[in-house]
Amino acid sequence: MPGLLNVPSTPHYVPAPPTKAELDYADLPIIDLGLLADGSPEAFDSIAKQARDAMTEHGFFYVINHGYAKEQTERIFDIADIPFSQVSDEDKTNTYVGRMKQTGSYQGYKPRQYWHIEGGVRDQLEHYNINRDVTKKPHPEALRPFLPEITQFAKHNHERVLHPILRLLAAGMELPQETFVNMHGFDSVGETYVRFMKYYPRTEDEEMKTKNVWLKGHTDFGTITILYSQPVAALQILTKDGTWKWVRHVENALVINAGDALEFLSGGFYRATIHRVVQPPPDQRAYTRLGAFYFCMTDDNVVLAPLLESPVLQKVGVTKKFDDGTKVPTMEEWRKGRTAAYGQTELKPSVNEKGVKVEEEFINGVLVRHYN
Ligand SMILES: O=C(O)CCC(=O)C(=O)O
Ligand SMILES: [Fe+2]
Repeated sequence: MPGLLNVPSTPHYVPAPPTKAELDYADLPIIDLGLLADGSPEAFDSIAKQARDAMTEHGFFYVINHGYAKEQTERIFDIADIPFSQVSDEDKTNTYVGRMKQTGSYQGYKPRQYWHIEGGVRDQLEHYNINRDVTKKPHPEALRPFLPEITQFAKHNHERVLHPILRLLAAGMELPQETFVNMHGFDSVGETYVRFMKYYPRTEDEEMKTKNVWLKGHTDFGTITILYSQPVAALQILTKDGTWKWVRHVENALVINAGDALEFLSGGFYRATIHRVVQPPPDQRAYTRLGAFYFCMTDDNVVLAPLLESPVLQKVGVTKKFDDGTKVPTMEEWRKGRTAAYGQTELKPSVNEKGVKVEEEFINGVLVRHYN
């Protein structure tokens, strides 16, 4: 691999070719982080405005020029496939399985078929989750030679992607630039983690019973999710007008979205947008779909209350998430509640304000909805 000397070898993961299908794509803004490189305050202000508008309007945007060349990103996908293609089922479902329900923490495997989707059908996707401090848990033997690169990947995401975005988003609320950065220490106690994820094609029967939904509509529970764009079209976002739109693959771009914790801290100013994963278009249906992510959360002890000192919030007002009298959860309480419950609890059917069918559960006194 050019530019990557002295790294252990592993088979190259060849993803599906991009789809030729004409899909109803969301029109998401592109933020060029490379423009921040010269440190000019004018450039910063103009990009901060773009990021603010993107996050308030869509809750999703692309990032380009994030500091990883195409070969580096491809190498991450090669590594991402190792936990799925080079580890035994026994190790996946036993030795290195994640204890999400018991611990409320994503570390280790989420085995295939762990979640109930619909009509008795279970999921066909597996993930392997790695805390940014890779020493927290033992890892399957096949992955061990690659841990230094995974650490580098986590650090890169944290310092070169997450922190710059958090500075832009703080500026968008007219808060001191380091406000959110100070809540996201790389070395603090917290859960921010790397996820590798692989989806497998499903049977016709499974597709029919779930109406082609592979992963139900949800919000992410952290602050920011960083998704490495990959070619298999399947991710959709629920737009403000209530329609699902596809997320287009942009080569070597990142797809960034806000989660619950950022929505809470920003008093609803930044939106945790609902998204889901559905069956890919016909020309990509025979392929697996491999993903690489960095799920970001604040440090565990941060209370997820709106930052009322923001002059912007004082102008636009706060969308209340927690009833008066309800204790506002910390990041640790919120992530544990959501992680333990996800795909495991009995959900109650309901309809939302727009008459759309949803399923509901309460976590820490807050209504969480799942969309199909
Ligand atoms: O696979 C994807 O594109 C999105 C997955 C996702 O939304 C999640 O893991 O929270
Ligand atoms: Fe998600």
